[in-house]
Amino acid sequence: MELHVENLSLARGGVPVLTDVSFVLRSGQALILRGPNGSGKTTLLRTIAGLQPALRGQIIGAEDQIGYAGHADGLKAMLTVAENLTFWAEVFGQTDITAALDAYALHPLADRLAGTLSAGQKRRLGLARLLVTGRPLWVLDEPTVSLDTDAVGLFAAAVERHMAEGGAALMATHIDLGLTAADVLDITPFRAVSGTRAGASDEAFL
Ligand SMILES: Nc1ncnc2c1ncn2[C@@H]1O[C@H](COP(=O)(O)OP(=O)(O)OP(=O)(O)O)[C@@H](O)[C@H]1O
Repeated sequence: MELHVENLSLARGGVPVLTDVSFVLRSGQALILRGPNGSGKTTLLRTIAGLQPALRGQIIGAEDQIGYAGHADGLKAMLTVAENLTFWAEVFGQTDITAALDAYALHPLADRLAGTLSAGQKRRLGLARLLVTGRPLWVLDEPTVSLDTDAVGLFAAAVERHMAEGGAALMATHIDLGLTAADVLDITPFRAVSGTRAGASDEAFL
């Protein structure tokens, strides 16, 4: 697995956000995006995950490689925890959900409807979903939001295992996860100068 981001320029709501971002992410590596609120971390992750187009530049090596976990949990409220994982496993041609349940201590919640989980429990399930995708490149936007200290530890351990197995992770996070092979990319120098023009929203519902 090797992701090449080359001279990527991005906009949100029609307003330029980042200009000429370049980096390479390889198997066994984690790259943590840093930058102030509104600097473009989510926009960059969404673009790499294929959720929005870039203005310019290239993304090489992302196709069929990415498991994405964004701000929205994307869970099916009327399915149980186990059913949610099974559903996603089938979508990605996998069968075993045991490792995902193990990694996020979800066995006691396996038969609970996802819609009845707490925010942190939903987040654990959302992150566990990555493990049933079989995808090598995890793209994660603020993955630790709502997680307690123990769950942050479970997440960090899951990322470490994923990297040890040849996976990679690209994530925006404000907290230090203590990962052994993590690099940091500060996106501040790539911020576009867009003046004061108000942009339109690019979402149907805000
Ligand atoms: N749906 C949207 N429509 C229009 N503009 C948006 C939308 N979402 C974000 N923006 C704007 O795009 C710019 C980049 O936002 P983005 O969410 O990528 O930043 P971020 O670095 O992830 O911020 P944070 O640390 O607060 O999560 C900001 O100026 C933001 O106000």
